Amino acid sequence: MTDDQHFELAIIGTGSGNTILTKQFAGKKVALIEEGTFGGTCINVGCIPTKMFVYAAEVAQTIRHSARYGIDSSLDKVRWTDIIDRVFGRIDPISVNGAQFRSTGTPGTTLFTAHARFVGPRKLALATGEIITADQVVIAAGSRAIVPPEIADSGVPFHTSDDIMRLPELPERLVIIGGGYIAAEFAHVFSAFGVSVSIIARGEKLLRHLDHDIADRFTALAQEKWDVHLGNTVRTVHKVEGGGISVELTDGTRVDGDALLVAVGRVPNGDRLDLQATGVDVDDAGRVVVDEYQRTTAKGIFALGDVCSPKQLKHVANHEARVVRDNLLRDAWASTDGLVRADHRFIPSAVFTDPQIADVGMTEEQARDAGLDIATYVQDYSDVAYGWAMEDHEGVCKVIIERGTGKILGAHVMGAQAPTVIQPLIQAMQFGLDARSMARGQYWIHPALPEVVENALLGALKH
Ligand SMILES: Cc1cc2nc3c(=O)[nH]c(=O)nc-3n(C[C@H](O)[C@H](O)[C@H](O)COP(=O)(O)OP(=O)(O)OC[C@H]3O[C@@H](n4cnc5c(N)ncnc54)[C@H](O)[C@@H]3O)c2cc1C
Ligand SMILES: NC(=O)c1ccc[n+]([C@@H]2O[C@H](COP(=O)([O-])OP(=O)(O)OC[C@H]3O[C@@H](n4cnc5c(N)ncnc54)[C@H](O)[C@@H]3O)[C@@H](O)[C@H]2O)c1
Repeated sequence: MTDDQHFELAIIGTGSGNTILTKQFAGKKVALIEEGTFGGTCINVGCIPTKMFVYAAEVAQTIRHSARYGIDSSLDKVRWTDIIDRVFGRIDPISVNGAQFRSTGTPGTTLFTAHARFVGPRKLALATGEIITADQVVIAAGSRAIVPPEIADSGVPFHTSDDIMRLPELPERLVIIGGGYIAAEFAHVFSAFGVSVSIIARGEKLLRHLDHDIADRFTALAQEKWDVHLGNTVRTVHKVEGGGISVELTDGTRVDGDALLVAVGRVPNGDRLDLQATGVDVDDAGRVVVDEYQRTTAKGIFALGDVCSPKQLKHVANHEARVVRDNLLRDAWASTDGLVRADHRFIPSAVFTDPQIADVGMTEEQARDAGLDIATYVQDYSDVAYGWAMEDHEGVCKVIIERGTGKILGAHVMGAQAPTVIQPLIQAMQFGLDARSMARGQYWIHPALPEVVENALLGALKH
């Protein structure tokens, strides 16, 4: 039996949770608790390594497509293990150094390496047997990959985004279950490296959370290069004698491969925290319920990131961490005066697939469902000068504006550098710049790619 240890602040999770501990917390007695790899999802198994693989994939694709610019080249070899070493040779030390810094470099902070769960109001039991109490607690416990029981219980080896990037060798054929972000990004990466990719998705299109124009076009492009099975899911999975796996779909189709990636969404980790012991409510989707100040339903307990957010994105978790950091320094349950509000109005996202995709604001359907009088315009990359330079025949920028006011309601870009191209539209929406002011109130560098945005806005204004 150990004595309870008391802290001013306890943080569960070292992803975005770790970023709370800036110098304003120097000298405070803080417990930082992590059951997995220090640094959480983004740095270790999420955004950062995936985009390092995506960049390598784009280099491979540039070589493959060079002939269209009059340059002949051939892709000699993809050195998979060297790619892994480049990525994780840079990333793994960041986690190790981060853990060491929190263990020894920040006086007042104690790093606990253990699973935590609540056993009372702001009282945590660690898997090590230690008991921690705290004046304030932050739940920053993230989410984990969902593995449907028909796969988990099949005895067939499978991968999730947690381990697919460290496969010992490239498979010849990869079967991906799911049709969302992770499926689209890894389909791009592996196919660019020469792997034959099959995708099995439940919906009638890929990336169906997107505006229909983008999802339809992306699905059509994906069908040209990958073996795509839509409106279907897994009935059974089994090992094939001599190696490999075979997936039988609900319509009887059989899809064979050498490796299986499961990418059917991520579930918030609140279900592993015994939240009822501390009075923190979760909603029907398993997300910790928070208000606009990131306060949970239990006094003194905040939450941030994937554990509570419908948008499981790192920039959202980072924003919420900044809100929590400020509100922790106030008496947040005494009065809301002076508390910082989270701003979830214009959350952009990007899928780093081929072509890249980025979006912000409403889809056309959402704007119509909201009864808004709208004008939309789809501007092809191929009709602006930089699109000619790139020989682009796929890229589009779609904008949705409100007639009369010119308010920009939504923007959807698919094509080269989409996450960069969309950024001025995010800024315009955030700061209330209307379409006409944005299009004509500034210079657009000629002949740069953002002219696709300028022309999309002008097109929508004419409709
Ligand atoms: C493959 C992949 C690619 C992605 N790419 C992007 C991208 O390009 N852009 C983007 O914006 N987002 C991306 N995301 C999403 C992004 O990674 C997450 O939204 C973000 O990292 C969530 O941060 P978090 O702090 O909420 O959780 P995490 O970073 O997951 O941190 C939670 C931590 O809590 C720990 N923990 C959980 N429960 C307990 C417990 N009971 N006790 C102790 N410790 C616990 C976990 O081990 C984990 O380390 C990607 C995700 C994946 C999986
Ligand atoms: N670039 C980025 O920002 C990025 C990249 C990767 C992941 N993420 C985050 O991680 C989250 C999880 O990614 P994800 O791709 O796992 O989830 P997702 O929610 O994006 O997509 C899941 C997909 O799987 C399908 N599906 C669900 N159950 C299925 C089943 N049994 N059989 C076949 N298909 C099924 C769904 O219809 C959906 O298309 C994303 O929602 C996103 O928030 C972000």
